[in-house]
Formats: sequence, C-alpha cells, structure tokens
Amino acid sequence: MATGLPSIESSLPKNKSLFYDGKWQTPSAGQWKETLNPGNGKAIDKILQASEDDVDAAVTAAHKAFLSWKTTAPAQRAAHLRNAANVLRQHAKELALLDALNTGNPVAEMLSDANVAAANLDYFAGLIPMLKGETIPVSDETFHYTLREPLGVVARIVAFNHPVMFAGAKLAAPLAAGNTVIIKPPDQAPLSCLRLAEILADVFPPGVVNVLPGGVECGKALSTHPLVKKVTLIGSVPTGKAIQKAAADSLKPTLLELGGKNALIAFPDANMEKLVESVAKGMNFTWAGQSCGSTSRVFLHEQLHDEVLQKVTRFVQEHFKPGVPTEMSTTMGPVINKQAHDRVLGYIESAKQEGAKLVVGGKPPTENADIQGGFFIEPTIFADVKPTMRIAKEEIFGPVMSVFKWRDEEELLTMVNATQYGLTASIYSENLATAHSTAKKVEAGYIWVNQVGRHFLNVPFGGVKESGLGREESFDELLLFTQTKSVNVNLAR
Ligand SMILES: NC(=O)c1ccc[n+]([C@@H]2O[C@H](COP(=O)([O-])OP(=O)(O)OC[C@H]3O[C@@H](n4cnc5c(N)ncnc54)[C@H](O)[C@@H]3O)[C@@H](O)[C@H]2O)c1
Repeated sequence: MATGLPSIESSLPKNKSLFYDGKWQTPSAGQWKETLNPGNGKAIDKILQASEDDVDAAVTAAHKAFLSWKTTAPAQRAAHLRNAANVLRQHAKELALLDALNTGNPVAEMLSDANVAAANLDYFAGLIPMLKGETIPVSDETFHYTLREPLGVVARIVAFNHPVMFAGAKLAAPLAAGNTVIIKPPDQAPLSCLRLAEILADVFPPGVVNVLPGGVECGKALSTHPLVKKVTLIGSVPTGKAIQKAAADSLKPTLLELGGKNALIAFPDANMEKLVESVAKGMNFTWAGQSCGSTSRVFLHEQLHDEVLQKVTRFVQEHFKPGVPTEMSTTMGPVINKQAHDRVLGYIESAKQEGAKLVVGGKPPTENADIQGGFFIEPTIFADVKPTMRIAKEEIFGPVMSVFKWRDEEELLTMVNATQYGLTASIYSENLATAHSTAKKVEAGYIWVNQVGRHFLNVPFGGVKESGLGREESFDELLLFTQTKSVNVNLAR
C-alpha cells in the first residue's frame, strides 16, 4: 500500500444496508447485490438494495425531518453544513481509496474528490443568508412581499464516476435551502456513499441526510413518490428522460446533469504547448474517459493538425499507463465493468469499420500482469473521423478520442453543433475576438477558453440540448431547491 493512505480494510464501510431516519435499517425484501473492483474484476462485497417499500419508509422519515429542518435557523443549518465539510476533509483519504477500489479511478486523482464535496458544503453554507425574498411595489393600499421556501424531500440520484464527490457536493444546496435529502448511490460503486453515511451519521439530525443503495427499482420509486418534491440526476440521457417521464405524473420538477460529446476546437493561432497538453488532459484518460465533460471530439485546424496529433500521441503514451487503481503511482484506470468494456471495444471496432484511422491504443493492455482481469482499455485516439461515424456522434464514456481536421470556420461550427448533446466545449486561440465569438456560436452550457476540464464554484455548470436541465455549482443551484411564496397585505384602514 502506498505511503500516506489508510489500509483498504480499515476504510471499508461496516454497514452494507440502508441509512435513513438516523439509523441503519434492515430492508424489507433482503435483496443483495455484489459490488466489484473494476481493477481486477473481482467481487469486493455484497450490498443490500432498497425496494419500493424501503423508499416509502425512507421518504416518510425524510419528510418528518423536513418539518423541523426547514424551520432550523439559517445560521444553525450553515453550522451543520460546515461540520459536514470538516468531517469529509478528515476522511478524504479513505474515501478516495474506496472510490479507487470500487470505480477503478486512480487513487491519487481521487484524493481531491472529498475536498471538492467539502468546498461545496462550505460554499452553500455561506450562501444561506442570500436566500431572501423581495418587496414589490404595486399600490399605496397594498404591501407585497415574497418568501423563499424549501421544497421538501429531495432525491439525488448519482452516477458512478465520482461517487463521493457527487454524493457529498449534491447534499449541499438542497440542505442549505432547508430541504431534506435522499442520496441514491451509483449501483456499481456504492461503498464510499455508505461510508459517507457512517461519518455523517451524527452531523445532521435524524432523517435530514439519508442514503439508499439500490438500482433502477429504487431510482424509479424515488422519482414517483408523492412526498419527493424534486428528483435530480447525474447520469445518462436515457435515464434522464426516464426520470423526467416518471416525475411527470406528480408534476415533480427535475434537475438533470446528463451526458456529453464535447468539442475542443483549435484555431491555427493556438499556443502549441498548452494545446497539446489540453487535448490529452481534456479527454480524462486518467479515469478512462469516464467524465461527462471530457472533450472527446477534437477539431484541429489543418495547419496544425499533423503536429498536434503527433505530439498528443506522444504525450498520451508517456502520461497515461493503465495500472492498479489503489496504487498512488497509477495514472490510468479501467472502465467500470464488463458491459462498459464490451461497449467501448464495440465503438472502437465500429470506428475501424467506418474508416477512421487508429493512431494509438484500440485494445486492452497486455503488458502489466498486475491488472489482468480488470476492465482496462489502452488510451485510444482515432484520426480522420467524419461526422457521420458513430464515434463522432455517440457518447462512448470510455478512453476514445475522435480527431477531426477542419479548414472552413462555418463547416467547423456545423460539425461541432451536429450532436444531441451540449454540455461543455473548449476553444483554443490566442485571438480573444475569435475565442469570444466562437463561444457565442457553440451550443454548449459550459465553455472554456484556453483551458479545459476545470470547474469553478460560483460559475453555473450544466448542459443545453439533451445534456441536461438546470444549473449547479452556483447560486442558481440553491434557488432551484426553493419556491417563491407571495404575500399580499391589504393596508387599507
Ligand atoms: N452532466 C454531469 O454533470 C455528469 C457527471 C457525471 C456523469 N454524467 C453522465 O452519467 C452517465 C454515466 O453514468 P451512469 O452509467 O451511472 O448513468 P446511468 O444513467 O446509467 O445511471 C445513473 C444513476 O441513475 C440510476 N438509474 C438508472 N435508471 C434509472 C431509472 N429508470 N430511474 C431512476 N434512476 C435510474 C442508476 O442506478 C444510477 O444511480 C454518462 O452519460 C455521463 O456523461 C453526467
């Protein structure tokens, strides 16, 4: 085990069931699901799964807790959130180790995840005093004002690529606004969320924070339960659509952070050194490309195409080597499971058949004996990609980069916007007029200029088109967990 990290045994959660009403509960149906280590394909443990009845019991408890949490003084709510942030920071290493073990993402890169969640808790704690209403002038005989009120029980369903970062960070805004929360961890990687429930057990009053491991049944029950007043998802477009439909029956609002097929656009005047590193890093090969924001479509102007492609290939070969995820020296992990492995290899095969040029990778690695049995795929780059190919259009969620060559700016923008997705985009140019005018024309919710991949708390994050609904990581997110009540007072004597 690498220096500075706790042991895996001491990090594992002791509880493998459901946490609600401030206690570990025995589920009604007693269904277990095996959870795997994607680094070697072996089972780690079995986790109990929440059924529809369990969801009902948990929501009822969370609703009861809501009735007192919503009237808890703002400063006191903020203190709870800040305590939670401190607890997360204290446990950052063990949580990183659990996520490395259970998702395959390299531990060195996961060390910041609990800290990002903690930063969100602190940020939203700080915003609580900003949840103010307004006075509205109408006439001399009447007085009008608004109150910002919480919604009730909020369900937050999260994806597998950063479990504890998503679970911890996504608690913050709804709790800050006075809602209670049920987290549904990713079914593939629930361990760090169970540990999170253990370490936060005494931080909040019973029923305020609840964690229900489970699969689709649990997610569906949360989306339809009448006492769940908002359902949110970090996940794929098809799941987002299923949740939206399920929530429609009770007119539940949704907040959806979904997939992406994001573009990185390089103009001829881009800074070569910055560009090469960003093309390689923007693909997030470290976690096998499994990030919604990965710039998986790279549009290189013909003047710099060959040089950039050659340099990026070298950079990728030097910097991303598949290895054991729980080792600090590892620079690239596997995909999450066999199904994802087969899907990504299927995309690689389709690209070859459709005439794209395989530049590097394209197969499972064979040279490292320590990772046999894991779901690894070499970092893969295809050049000569055409907009009609499957790898140009569909989210692969694997370590596969598609490189396009462009000449004409209008054609470039048509290609960039020819996708159902619209999450992120990155623009490289030393000419700010070029960069800003391109930023206006690209159909994406979050755009980087001369940088890639970074999130900035306080700057709204979210997608357009089918990449999602609503904005997070900002004041907008806080408001999305409130509703306005208008009070109209008659002043006539
Ligand atoms: N926009 C973002 O911020 C963001 C961040 C990370 C990942 N993602 C996206 O997430 C996807 C990968 O994650 P995934 O494979 O875990 O996604 P997924 O959609 O398969 O699952 C996400 C979550 O939804 C649950 N779920 C599945 N079907 C459901 C249903 N019918 N009703 C309710 N819940 C249901 C799952 O159990 C899981 O917890 C990619 O598309 C990726 O781009 C988006």
